[in-house]
Amino acid sequence: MTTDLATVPVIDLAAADASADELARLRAAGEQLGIIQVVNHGVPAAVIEDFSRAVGRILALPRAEKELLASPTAHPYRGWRQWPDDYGRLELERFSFGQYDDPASAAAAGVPAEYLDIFAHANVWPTQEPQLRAAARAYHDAYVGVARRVLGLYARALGVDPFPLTQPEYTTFVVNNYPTWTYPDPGTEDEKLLLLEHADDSVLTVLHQEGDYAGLQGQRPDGSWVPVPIVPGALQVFSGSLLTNWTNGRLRPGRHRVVAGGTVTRRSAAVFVHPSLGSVVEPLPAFVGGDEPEFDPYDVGRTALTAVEEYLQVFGRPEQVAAWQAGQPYVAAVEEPA
Ligand SMILES: O=C(O)CCC(=O)C(=O)O
Ligand SMILES: [Fe+2]
Repeated sequence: MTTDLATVPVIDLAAADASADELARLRAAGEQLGIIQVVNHGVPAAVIEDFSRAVGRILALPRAEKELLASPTAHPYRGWRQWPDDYGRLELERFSFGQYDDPASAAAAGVPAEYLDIFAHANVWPTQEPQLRAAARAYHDAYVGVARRVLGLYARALGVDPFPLTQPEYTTFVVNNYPTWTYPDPGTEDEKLLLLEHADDSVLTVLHQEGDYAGLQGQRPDGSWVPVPIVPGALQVFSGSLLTNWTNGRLRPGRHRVVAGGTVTRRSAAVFVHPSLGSVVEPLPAFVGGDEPEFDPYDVGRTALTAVEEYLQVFGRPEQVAAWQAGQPYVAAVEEPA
């Protein structure tokens, strides 16, 4: 079966539980695109709305107030951040949450001692929004549930044993807030990218997008781009590079990017789901057969332990690296919008 790649397939999860046709559509989407929208996913609308409202109020604060919500130790994956594009203009704001508030909570959840340092940098919980913490927890947990369910369906669709998604899953969690495009139209989408093309390094990423245009795009096998339109109530599920690794390439990583547009701020909130810290992902026998595996083993905990240093080495600005080394907050300069 091939899917019509004119748009991203919308999969009804309740139907996929019961219908071979829906499962076949899921399999085709996983093999060809690695990006689906899911409906009938069972996440209560209130869980999404409560989190969206609380985080939306934070992102709507004046910039000077948001600057106080940056990680006090310049951790790139905690609290509020912003960064400029090549012209110094605001490209993206992010609010990121660590999975656990501190090493003790991680230990209590079953994280092995050698990985507790990953949680040594505190989350930022804004006092302006006391509901945010509980709302983020409920949102996160619901999306991990969706990831488990979709992963189970992919295994069924392929006729293999359940994937070894060991628990507690290691997750990362970010909210992306994209500015509207207020500059002259450059004529091509390639010059209006707010998030460059990439695949996530998760098994699956589950997200929810809000806005009034199809800013998110997925890449077809021929390299062209297919829009991921706003479908009310739908969640988006990307296959990450770890699912591709497990399946030795059978399931594609969903490559995606975000193009500017719209008349209101576009927002997405994504939970990236990995197997537990301590697990190693490598091609599973069911997908390798007698061949050589095509992917190297991926150590989830090692990668997480070194993620910040690796990130800063590639993307860090000198002042940002200095702030991180000094354990001080960092806020990237952007030009104030006209
Ligand atoms: O904003 C989106 O829809 C995609 C976000 C994304 O790709 C990411 O945070 O990795
Ligand atoms: Fe992504």
